[in-house]
Amino acid sequence: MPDRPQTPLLDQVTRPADLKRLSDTQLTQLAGELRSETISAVSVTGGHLGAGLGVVELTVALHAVFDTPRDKLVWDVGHQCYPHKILTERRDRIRTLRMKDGLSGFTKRSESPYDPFGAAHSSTSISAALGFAVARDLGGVTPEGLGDAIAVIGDGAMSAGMAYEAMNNAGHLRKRLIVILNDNEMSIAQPVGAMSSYLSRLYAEEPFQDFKAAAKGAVSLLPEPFREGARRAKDMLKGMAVGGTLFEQLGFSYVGPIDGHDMSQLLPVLRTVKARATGPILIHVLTKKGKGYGPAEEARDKGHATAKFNVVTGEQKKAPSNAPSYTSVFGKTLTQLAAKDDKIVAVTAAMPDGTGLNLFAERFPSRCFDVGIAEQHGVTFSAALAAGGMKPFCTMYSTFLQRGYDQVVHDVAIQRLPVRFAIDRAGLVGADGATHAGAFDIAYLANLPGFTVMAAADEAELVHMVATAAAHDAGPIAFRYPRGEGVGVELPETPDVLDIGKGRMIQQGKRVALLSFGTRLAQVQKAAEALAAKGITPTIADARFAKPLDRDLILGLARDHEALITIEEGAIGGFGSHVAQLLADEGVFDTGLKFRSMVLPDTFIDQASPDDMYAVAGMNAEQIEAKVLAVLGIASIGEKRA
Ligand SMILES: Cc1ncc(C[n+]2csc(CCOP(=O)(O)OP(=O)(O)O)c2C)c(N)n1
Ligand SMILES: CC(=O)[C@@H](O)[C@H](O)COP(=O)(O)O
Ligand SMILES: [Mg+2]
Repeated sequence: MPDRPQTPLLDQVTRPADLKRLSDTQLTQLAGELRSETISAVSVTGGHLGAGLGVVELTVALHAVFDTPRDKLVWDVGHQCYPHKILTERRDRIRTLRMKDGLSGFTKRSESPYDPFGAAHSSTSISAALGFAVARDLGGVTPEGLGDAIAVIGDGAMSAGMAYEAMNNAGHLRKRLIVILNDNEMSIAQPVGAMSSYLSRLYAEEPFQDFKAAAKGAVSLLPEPFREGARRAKDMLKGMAVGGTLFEQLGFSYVGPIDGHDMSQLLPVLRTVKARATGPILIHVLTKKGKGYGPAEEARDKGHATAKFNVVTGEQKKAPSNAPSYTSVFGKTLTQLAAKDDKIVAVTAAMPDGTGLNLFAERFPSRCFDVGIAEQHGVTFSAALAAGGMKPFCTMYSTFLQRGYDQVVHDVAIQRLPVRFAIDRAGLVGADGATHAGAFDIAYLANLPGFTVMAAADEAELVHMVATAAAHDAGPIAFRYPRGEGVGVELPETPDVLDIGKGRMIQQGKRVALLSFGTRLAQVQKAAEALAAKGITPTIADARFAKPLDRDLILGLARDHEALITIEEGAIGGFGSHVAQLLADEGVFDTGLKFRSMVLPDTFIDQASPDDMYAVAGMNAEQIEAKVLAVLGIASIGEKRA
């Protein structure tokens, strides 16, 4: 098997304009080559494979028919955009996907004019495309011009309220807007919810409607030339139907369903829509996640995301590890606690595997709720579960919980409801980059009155924090932990319920105290080893709580040391800010304490390995060591600004 596939036609294509020279037959051949190139590229980078393979034909057809970048093509989530990147002047860098200094794994405005709107969080595409459509009609200006606005949104992303907010608005504004519903009957996991069942029914009852009936429906509302186009398309499109769907009730014309892997269906339908559409139109396209690559098609998640792999065998190359992941430690601990407490329930927003709740769901299916990509609903639903006497663990990635923030404030915090927030992917996550960084949760939770906020320093601490959250009925409580493996510490057989607002001393030293919140503790300890070789023994403490703070511990450290340095895997406004406020309130700064707070810098850090990202952030062991030396006045002049 050659390293790179033979791609004679693709080799002649650098940009979408090159597709205009190809016949429909050649476009079909090109799609095959594009699929091979996508598989080959992801085999050496890892990343999101299945979604891209499912839209290869759609990608070719859209770029062949529309005029990007003048026409604005907005991919929802953006995890399916690798074939799009290959066709839009980025093939030469496609094997740098998700790497340091490489291409982003999502669409990104700063990367290319062919990415008119960045994404990575789901269900934003219809809003964005509608914004472009309205800007166009109001005379807005962009360097590439403003033509059609096209959103490509998946069936999973259609479970989010935001998609309906956008359609509601679009149906009202009646602007020319094209929405392509890429329906592969998959989210990351099996799609859930009534909407998913509805979409399945739209094509399960084949033929959905015969064409005569359809002609009385939406097609008859379209201008005559479009009707002719639709009839022509119908001749080619066995099973195509247009009718009285929910989408039409919302003011869209509905076309479909059509086979998204058949260019002889895609091309005429897109050409007709481009030539004739007036208001908002939704084209329902059926695809297969992982299409054309056996190991992906057969995978439970249809190859949603993969490590680097062997193209021939499909075998993934994963680094061996002895430490369990934080996610699995969380899932197992919660499942064990739930066996003894039938009030414990769990909520995930379309991430059962990613959050470890799959373990819980297997054991307690009736107590685990996958609400779809609906973080806002998930939070309010959890709030009411708590009000109803249950103990909900609202389990979300830090970055996705951002979407439910008003619900956290309004429905949980103000009502002081004991929702337990299990916050996975805290801190910098690596290859998914800035959009997925769990940077803000400490700040946005610890500033809420009545919230308790914890961070686990290692996987044993996480076990204790799950138990602490389960036992805490006094109000909302959150605990955060990072992506990936723990440090390999022994796990406790019986979890402790921690004293709320009490940290722990790790090592007693002199002159400087390092107060860590979360898993930077390992780097702090590494820095301390290096400092010991230089004759400096710092005191090290694990704060455990950003709220309430351990006042005695912190004021003691301040009193007994020349310098105090806090460190956390979060943005400014979090733990360090709360410590600074306490020290200021207590007048400690007036006594001359040297205080430093190590937080994520005020920039969005691009994808790289987590270690590299933390190096950019200045938060690895060497940088902690340098900070200590600088604060004690031992550093060289160049480092003194620390
Ligand atoms: C707000 C938000 N929540 C969760 C996710 C995680 N996520 C990424 S892709 C995805 C599934 C999307 O399914 P679908 O839209 O059908 O696209 P497909 O992968 O099937 O092509 C999920 C849940 C996200 N990106 N954004
Ligand atoms: C596209 C998306 O949002 C998810 O697929 C995400 O990339 C998953 O991240 P993890 O790999 O950390 O579960
Ligand atoms: Mg899908």
